[in-house]
Amino acid sequence: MEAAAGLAMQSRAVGAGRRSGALGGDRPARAATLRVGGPAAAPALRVRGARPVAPLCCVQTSRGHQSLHNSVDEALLLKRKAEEVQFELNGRCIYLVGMMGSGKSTVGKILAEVLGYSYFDSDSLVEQAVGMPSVAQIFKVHSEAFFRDSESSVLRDLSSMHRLVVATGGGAVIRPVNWRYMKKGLSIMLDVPLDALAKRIAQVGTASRPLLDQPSADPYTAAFTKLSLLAEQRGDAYANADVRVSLEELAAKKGHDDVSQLTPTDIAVEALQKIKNFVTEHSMASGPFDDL
Ligand SMILES: Nc1ncnc2c1ncn2[C@@H]1O[C@H](COP(=O)(O)OP(=O)(O)O)[C@@H](O)[C@H]1O
Ligand SMILES: O=C(O)C1=C[C@@H](OP(=O)(O)O)[C@@H](O)[C@H](O)C1
Ligand SMILES: [Mg+2]
Repeated sequence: MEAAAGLAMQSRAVGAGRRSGALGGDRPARAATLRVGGPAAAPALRVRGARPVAPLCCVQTSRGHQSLHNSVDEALLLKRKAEEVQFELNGRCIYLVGMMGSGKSTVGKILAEVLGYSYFDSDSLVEQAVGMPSVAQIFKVHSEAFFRDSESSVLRDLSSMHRLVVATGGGAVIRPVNWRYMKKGLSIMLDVPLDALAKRIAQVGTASRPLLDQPSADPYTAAFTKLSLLAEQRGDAYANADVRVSLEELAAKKGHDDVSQLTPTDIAVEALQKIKNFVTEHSMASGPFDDL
């Protein structure tokens, strides 16, 4: 296989024993060591790819919550949805796509945890492959094109694996070749209204997102303007995703006035439901993933 030479993964149990966290799961937590071949200009590095996913109850959100779940009920619903979809998924990878700030990394960690998958953030893998501490620095020292080459290499390498949740960078969708890699798994687009994205970005700052990092007295408006432009340019590319999770539709369904009332867990539950619908419709359990 094309990527095999540059990549070796070993999953292993994290810590001394089995985890029994908020979800009451009784299965080993997984982590992975991944060897990712960088782009031509960057040497392949031995990297620690999958960060052990923190127990769900301890992940901090931008709203300062120590817990991602509003309640035990929410955590149980998440666990049930994951159980419903696990068989049909048949080990196929999940790729999260969507605009910057749409919650790919946040929701991706939850999905990995609850499905017993390893979690990867493609931005982090690019940083490790290139040997630089941030995407912002890669853009500055090299270029966006260099970053995109490395991003494609990372996605190519990941695409030969199974049982991964991959949070992609918001621009990964623009290269058709990346879709060739992501179509080996199942892709989910997190569709978040631009004003909610701009609010999140203004809250956390733009230092880690070079495409949005411009001095401005009004960070919200600056982010909103740039995000609007990118959304227009990328709309068709995001539409390639197998499944779309619309926060507006989900908020309406749950009787919320605003998408900001949705927790990352609400979104993960909806993503699992949509995955279930998709794999059921496409009969994937007995389809092209029998090779697993
Ligand atoms: N459902 C949510 N509600 C509020 N804030 C969120 C939600 N999901 C993510 N965030 C926050 O928004 C910011 C961007 O999220 P992140 O997961 O990094 O997005 P992405 O990886 O898509 O760029 C982070 O500060 C995160 O804590
Ligand atoms: O939309 C984009 O082009 C980018 C999104 C970023 O990832 P997040 O979507 O995780 O912020 C990161 O890959 C880079 O700054 C470029
Ligand atoms: Mg991210």
